[in-house]
Amino acid sequence: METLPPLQKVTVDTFSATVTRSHTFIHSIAILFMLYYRLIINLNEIPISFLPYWFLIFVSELILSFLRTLDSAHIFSPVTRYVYPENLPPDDELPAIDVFVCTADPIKEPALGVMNTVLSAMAIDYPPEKVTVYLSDDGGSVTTLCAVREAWRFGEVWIPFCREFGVKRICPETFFQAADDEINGGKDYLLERENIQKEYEEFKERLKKAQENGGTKDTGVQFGPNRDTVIEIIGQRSCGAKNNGKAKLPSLVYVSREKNNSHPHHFKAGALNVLLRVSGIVSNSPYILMLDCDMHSNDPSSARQAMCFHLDPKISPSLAFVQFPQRFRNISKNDIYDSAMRNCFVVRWPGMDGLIGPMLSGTCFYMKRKALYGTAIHKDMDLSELKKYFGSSNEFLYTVITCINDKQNDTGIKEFADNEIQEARFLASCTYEEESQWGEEIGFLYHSVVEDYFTGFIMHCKGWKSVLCNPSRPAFLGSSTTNLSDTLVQGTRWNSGLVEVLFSRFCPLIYGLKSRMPFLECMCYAYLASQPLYCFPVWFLAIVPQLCLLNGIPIYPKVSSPWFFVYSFLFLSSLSKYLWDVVNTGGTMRTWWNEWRVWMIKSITAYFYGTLDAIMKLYGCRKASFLPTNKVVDDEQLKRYQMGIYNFQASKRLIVPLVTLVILNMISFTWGVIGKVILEGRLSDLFGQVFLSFFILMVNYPIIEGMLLRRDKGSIPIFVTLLSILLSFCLLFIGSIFVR
Ligand SMILES: O=c1ccn([C@@H]2O[C@H](COP(=O)(O)OP(=O)(O)O[C@H]3O[C@H](CO)[C@@H](O)[C@H](O)[C@H]3O)[C@@H](O)[C@H]2O)c(=O)[nH]1
Ligand SMILES: [Mn+2]
Repeated sequence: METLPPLQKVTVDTFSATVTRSHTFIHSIAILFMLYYRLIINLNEIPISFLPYWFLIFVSELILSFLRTLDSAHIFSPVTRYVYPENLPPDDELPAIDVFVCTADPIKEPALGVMNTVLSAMAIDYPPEKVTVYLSDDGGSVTTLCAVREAWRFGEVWIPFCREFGVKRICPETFFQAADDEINGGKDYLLERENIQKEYEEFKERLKKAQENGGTKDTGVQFGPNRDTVIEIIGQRSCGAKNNGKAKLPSLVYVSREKNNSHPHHFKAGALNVLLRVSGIVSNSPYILMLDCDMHSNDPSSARQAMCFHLDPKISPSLAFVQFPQRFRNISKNDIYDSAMRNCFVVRWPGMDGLIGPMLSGTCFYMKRKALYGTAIHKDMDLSELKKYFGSSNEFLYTVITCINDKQNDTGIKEFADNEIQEARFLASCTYEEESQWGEEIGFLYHSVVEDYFTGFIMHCKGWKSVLCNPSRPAFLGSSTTNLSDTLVQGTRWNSGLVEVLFSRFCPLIYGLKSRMPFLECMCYAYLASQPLYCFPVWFLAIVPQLCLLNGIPIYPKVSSPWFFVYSFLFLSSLSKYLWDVVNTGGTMRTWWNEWRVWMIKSITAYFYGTLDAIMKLYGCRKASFLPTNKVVDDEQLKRYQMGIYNFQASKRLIVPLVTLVILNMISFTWGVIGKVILEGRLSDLFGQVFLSFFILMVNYPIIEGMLLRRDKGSIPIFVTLLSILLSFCLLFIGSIFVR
C-alpha cells in the first residue's frame, strides 16, 4: 500500500519530562515529612490557645501542597509538534472553514481594532470560496454595522494585495505600523503599497466619521437595549471579484442577535451558539476558527497548519480542536503584570499536549463543528429526536444531519433568499433555545462564565482530544491587559468562573475521573479550577506568621532542628523548579521574579474576589456577569507598563488589601529583627518567620516603592496608605487578643 507523506509529527521532550517527574517524586516526599511534622510533632508541642493559628497554618500548607502536586501533572510529558502543510491535499479538496469573530461593546472594543481582526481573518491563505467570516455584534451597534460594511469595501483592495504580494502581516494596522514589510517587492509593489495605504487611511477616516455620527443614517435598522435580530450578508464572494476576478474574497456576514431583558443571553457562549446556528444554515462549514475581536491573524498559513491535524486520518476521528497559544502584540520586555500568561501558553499547554491535549482557550482555535454538537447525537436519529437537542428549526436540523454524517459543505454560501434570512433571524432569537439542549449539551456551554475552559473540559470528558499548534511565528496576535486594574478585574471574572466549576457537580477531579478522563489530564483541569484557592494560603501566610512573630510565638522549626531542613528544602525546591521551568522555556530570572509577585498580588485580590463572587453566585446573592475587558489604551498607563513601573490606579478594594499586608510585613519584619532577634536573641526559633516577612517584602518591593518613594499619578495615593496603616493596626490588635 502506498504510504502518504506525513502531515504532522510529534516528539516527546524526554529531558523535561524526566526532570519534572524526578522533582515531583522528591518534592512529594518532602511534603509528606512536612505534614508529619505539622500534624504529629508540632501539634503536640503547642499550647491550646495557639490552636486557631496552628489550624490556619496547617490549612495553608495543605492547600499549597495539594496545588503544587496537581500543578506538576502539566509537564509530565511535554511534546513538540511539527506540521507539513505542503503535504495537504489540493485546494479543491480542502474542507470549508467558518470564522467567528465576537465583539460586545463598541466603546471598550473600538471598531478599528475589530475590523482589523475581521480583515485579517478574511486574508488567510485558504481558498476564498471556502471561507465565511461571521461577526457577532453583541453590542448591537449601528457603528459596528457601518464599520463592517466599510471593512468589506477596504477588503476588496486589501485582500487582493495580500494575495498578490504574499503579505504575511495580514492585519492592515500591524502591516502599516511595522518597521519593515518582510517583502522584497520592487517598484510595482511599492507603488501598490502606497495606494493601499491611502485607501487604508480613508477607511480609517470613514470609521471615525461613522463613530462620530453613531453610524450613518442609511443603515435602515434600529438598535437598542431590547432589540431585534439584525443579520446582513455584507459581501459574497461573487460580488468580490474585483481586480478582473483575479482574487476572490471570502464572504462576510454580520449578526447581531435579538436581546431582551427578560431572557438571559449567556454572554459570549450565547453569542457563539447563535453564530453556530446561523452559520449552520448559511455555510455549514465543518471547521470553525474562533477569534476574539482583539485577536488578529498574524500568519496567513494558520488554517493550513491546523488542517495538518484535522486531516490526518491517524488523529482526526477523535480530534475536537487545534488550539494555537494566545500571543500578544503589546507585551513589554519586563511584563510586570504577566500579561502574556506565559506559564499557561508556554509551559502548561505544551505539557498538556502530551496528555490528551491543551484546554480550550476561548480564541485562536480551529474547532470541528461536529464536536460542538454533542456525543449523544448519532447518525440515525430522526427529526423529532434531534429537535429535543437542537430546537425546532427544520432547516437547521438538516444542516446538523449533514454535519454529523461528515458530508462536507463545499459549495459555501449561496444566494440568500428572503425566507432564509427569516429562518436565520428565528435561529438568532432569544426564545430559540427554549426546550432544547443548547448551552447544556450542545454548543458552547453556559454553566460557567469561563465558557472556554468548561466547554473544553466537557469535550475532553467525552473522549475528544485536542492538540496545540505552536509555530515559531505567532499565528495570532492579541492585545492583553497592560495595567493592574484591568488585569485584576479580568482575573476576578476568570477565577469566579473557575470556582463555579470547582464547587459544582462538574468538579474536575470527581467528574473527570467518573468520565474516565486520564488522571493526569484531570489533575491539570483540577489545578486550574482550584487555582483561586491560592487566596487562602497566601492571605494566611501573609498575616498569621507575622502576628505570631510579633508575639514571640514560633511557627516553624528551630534552625538547629532537622525539621528545619524539610522546610528549607521545600522552599528552595519550589523556587528552583519554577526557575528551571521559566528558563527552560525562554524566560529570564527577572520573568521568574515578576511571576512570583504577580502570583502573590493575584492571590490576594483576583483569586480572593473571584472565590467570593462565585460563592455569592452559588447562594444566589449575585448574578453572573461578563464585563468585557477594556481594549482602549491609556497612553500614560501604557508608558508606565512599558517602562516596568507599576500603575496602582485601581479601585480601593483591589489596592488596599495589598498595601495593608505589605505594611503588616514591614512592621513584623522590623520588630522581629530589632525586638526578637537582636534584643531577645531568638534568631533560631523565629528565623523562619523573619525570613518569610523578608521574602514577602523583597518580592513586593514595587508596592513599597509605590507607597513611599513615588509621587506620580500611578503611585499609591496617600489616603490608601493611611487607610492601610489603620487596617494593619487593627490586624495587630486582633492578633494580640488571640495570642494572649
Ligand atoms: O457578552 C459578551 C461578552 C464578551 N463577548 C466577546 O468575548 C470576547 C472575549 O471577551 P474579553 O472581554 O476580551 O475577555 P477576556 O477575559 O480578555 O477573554 C478571555 O477569557 C474569556 C473567558 O472568560 C474567553 O472567552 C476569551 O477567549 C479569552 O481571551 C470578546 O471578543 C468579546 O467581544 C461577547 O461576544 N459577548
Ligand atoms: Mn480579551
